Amino acid sequence: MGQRLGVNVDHVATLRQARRVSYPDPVTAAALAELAGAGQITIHLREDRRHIQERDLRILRETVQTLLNLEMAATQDMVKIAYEHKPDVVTLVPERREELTTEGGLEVNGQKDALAKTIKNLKDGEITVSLFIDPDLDQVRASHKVNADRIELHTGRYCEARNEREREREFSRIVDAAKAGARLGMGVAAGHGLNYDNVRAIARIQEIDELNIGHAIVARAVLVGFERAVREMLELMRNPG
Ligand SMILES: CC(=O)[C@@H](O)[C@H](O)COP(=O)(O)O
Ligand SMILES: NCC(=O)COP(=O)(O)O
Repeated sequence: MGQRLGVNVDHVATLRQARRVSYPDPVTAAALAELAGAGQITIHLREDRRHIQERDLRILRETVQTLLNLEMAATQDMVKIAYEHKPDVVTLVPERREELTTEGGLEVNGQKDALAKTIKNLKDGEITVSLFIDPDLDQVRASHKVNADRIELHTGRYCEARNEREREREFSRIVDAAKAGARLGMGVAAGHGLNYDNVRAIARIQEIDELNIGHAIVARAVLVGFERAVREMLELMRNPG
C-alpha cells in the first residue's frame, strides 16, 4: 500500500467561521475526501477555536470511515477532550495563540518528562500518538525516548525555501530525519505547507508513510471541488516521478 493521504479540513471550518454560520461543514468535506481516496482525516482543535470546533470532532468521530487524526496542544484539557472522543491518532503540536499557523515543531528535547507522561496517558487510552517535530535528528531521537508511536516531520521550511539551495538543504534534513525515525521503529509522516507543486519530492521518500495536507487542497477545492482536489493530490503522490 502506498503513502496515506491525511486531508486536513481545518480551513473548510475557517470559511464557516468567517461568518459564524453552519456551512461549509468540515464533516461534509471529510466524507468527500474519503470518497476520493483519503486514508485519514486530520483536524486541529486549537485552544482559540479559530476554525475546528469540538462539535466537528464529536461528529467526525461518528462519521469518519478511515482514520481520525486530532492535532492538539499537549495540555491536560486537550487530553481530557481526546479521552472523551477517542480519535485514532493524536498528533501533539505546539500552539501560540498569536500565530497565523503552526510555526515550528514541538520542542520534545526540552520537555521529555512532561511529554512522556502525556504520551503514556494517551496510549493508555488506546490512542496512537504522533509528535509534530522539525526534521532535526535530536528531536527524532527525543521522540523515540518519550515512546511516541509516530513522528510527523514539519515540511514548512522546505515549502517556504527562498531558493533552490535552501530547498535542497531542507529536503536533505527531511530525508535524514525520516530515515532516522524509521530506523528507530516509528511511523513517519510529513506535513505543513505541502501543495501541488512541492509534494512530489516528499512523496518519493520511501520512509514516509503518510502526508497530511490541508490548506492547498482546500484552496484548490474552492475552485474545482473537493473530490477533484483530493484526487489530483493523490495522483501526484502515487506518481511522484
Ligand atoms: C500542524 C500543522 O502544520 C497543521 O496541521 C496545523 O493545523 C496548522 O494550523 P492551522 O490549520 O491552524 O493553519
Ligand atoms: N500537519 C499538517 C497538516 O495537517 C496540514 O497542514 P497544511 O497543509 O494545512 O499546511
